[in-house]
Amino acid sequence: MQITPYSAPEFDPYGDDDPLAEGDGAWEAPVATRPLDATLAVPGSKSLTNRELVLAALADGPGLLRAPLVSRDTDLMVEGLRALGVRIEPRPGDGGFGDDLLVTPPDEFLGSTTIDCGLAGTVMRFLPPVAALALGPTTFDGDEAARRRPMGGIIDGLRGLGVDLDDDRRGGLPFTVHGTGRVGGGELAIDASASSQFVSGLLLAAARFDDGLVLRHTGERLPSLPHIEMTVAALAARGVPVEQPATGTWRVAPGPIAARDVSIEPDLSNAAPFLCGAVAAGGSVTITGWPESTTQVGARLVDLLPRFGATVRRDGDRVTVSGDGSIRGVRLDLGEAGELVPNLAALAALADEPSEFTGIGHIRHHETDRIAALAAEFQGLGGRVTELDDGLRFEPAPLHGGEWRAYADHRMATTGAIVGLRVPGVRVDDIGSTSKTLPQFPGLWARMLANDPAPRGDASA
Ligand SMILES: O=C(O)C1=C[C@@H](OP(=O)(O)O)[C@@H](O)[C@H](O)C1
Ligand SMILES: C=C(OP(=O)(O)O)C(=O)O
Repeated sequence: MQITPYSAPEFDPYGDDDPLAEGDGAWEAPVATRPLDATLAVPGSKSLTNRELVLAALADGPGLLRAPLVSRDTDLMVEGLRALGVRIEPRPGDGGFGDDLLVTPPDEFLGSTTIDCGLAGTVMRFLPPVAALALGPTTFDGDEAARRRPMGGIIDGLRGLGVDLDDDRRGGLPFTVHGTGRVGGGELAIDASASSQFVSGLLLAAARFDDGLVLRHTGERLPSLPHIEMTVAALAARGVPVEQPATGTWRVAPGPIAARDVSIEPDLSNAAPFLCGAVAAGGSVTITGWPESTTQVGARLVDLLPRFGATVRRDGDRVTVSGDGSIRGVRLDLGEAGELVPNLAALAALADEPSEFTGIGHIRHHETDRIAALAAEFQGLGGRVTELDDGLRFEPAPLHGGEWRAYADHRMATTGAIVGLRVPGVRVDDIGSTSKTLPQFPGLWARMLANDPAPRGDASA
C-alpha cells in the first residue's frame, strides 16, 4: 500500500507577501483607530473536520473531505488516523482554503503505535474508541496541559464495553488501549458532565461495535449539547440513525458507516473574534460562506451578539455584525456554547453595564481552566471580573494595557486581541497558540483592521 506523505496545505489567501500570515510568540494587539469595515472568509470547522475524518476512516469505502480545516488539531487527527493504518492523501481543492483530503479506510485498523493528541479534545476523545477496534496496543499522550483534561468518560466507558486499558495516571493521558480488533458494545452508562466529547467519541465508533451501543449519561448536567447534535447529524448523513429513546440516552445499531464526499463548513466559532471585534471597536464585519443551516454552535452568535447591543444582518451566505462602540451588559447561561465564552467575555469586560455568564463549569476543563484564566487576565488589565463556581461576573471598569497570557489556549489569545482593539498596549504572550484551530489568525486580524476587501479567490465576496 502506497502512503503519500501528508504535508499541511498552506492557506494563504493574501499571497506570499503578508508578513502576518502566521504568528508565533508575543504579539502586540493592534488598536482599531477607526470603525471596522471588513469582509472576511474563515477556514473550515475544527469540529466538523475532525468528526468527518474519523467517520471517513470508519466508513465502508474511500471518501473526500472538501475544504477541511488545516491546523494543529486537524493535523494531529490526520496523523493519529494514519498511525492506525488509514490512508489520507491531499487532493487539489477549489475552495481557496488549501487541499481537500481523500480518506481511505484500512481493511483492518492496526495498533502497536503511539498517538500524540497535542491539546486537542477531539483527538483524545474521538480516537481511543477507534484504537479499541485496532489490533494491538495504542498509547495516547499529549501536551502537559492535555494531561489535566478529563478522560474518565472514555476510559471508564471503553472498559465498561470490555476493552482492556492501562492508565497509570488514573483517568487521564497518558494511557494505552489494548485493541483486539473488535469491541463487543452493548449498554453503557457514563458521566459526561465534564465534556460532551465523551458522548460524541463513543457514538462516532458505535456502529462498528458488535452489538452497537446504548449509551446513557448519568451526570446532572450535559454541556455543549449542540456538539452532540452535530455528531448525531454527521452519523445520520452516513446512514447511521441515532435514536434517542430518552433525554440523555442514545442508541446506535451495529452496521456500516457509509462513505461519502462531504464539504466542511467554515468554522463559525472562529468567526467569533472578528464579529466580536465589530462590537468592541465599532463598525462592521462581514463573514462570508455562512451556512444556511448548521449544527455549529457558532451560529448562535447571530442571536447572542444583539444581546450586547450589536446589529446583525443576514444576506444570503453573508452575516454582518455592526456596533457603535457601546456594549450592553448581559446575563447568559452559556452551557450549550462554552466554546464561545472567552470571546464573549471580552465584550462583557468592555461593557458599560454588569454581566454574568453561568452554566459553564465545564470550561474549567478546556485547553486551560478558562474561568480562572479569564478572571486572572482581565484583573491584570484592571478589570473587575470574578470567578463563580460555574461562571463569571463582570463589573464595568476601565481597562489598561499589559500582558495578556494565552495559556496555550487559542481562544484566550483571540480574546486578548479583541480587548486590544479598544485598549492600547495589550500584549498577547503567545499568539502562536491560535494555530490550534486558526493558524491564519494574525493575518486575518491585520486584514480586518486594514479594512481590506475579502481574500482573493473568494468569489462570493
Ligand atoms: O465535540 C466537539 O467538537 C467539541 C465539543 C465541546 O467540548 P466540551 O463538551 O468539552 O465543551 C466544545 O467546547 C469543543 O470546542 C468542541
Ligand atoms: C474546547 C475547545 O477545544 P477542544 O476541541 O480541544 O476541546 C475549543 O476549541 O474551544
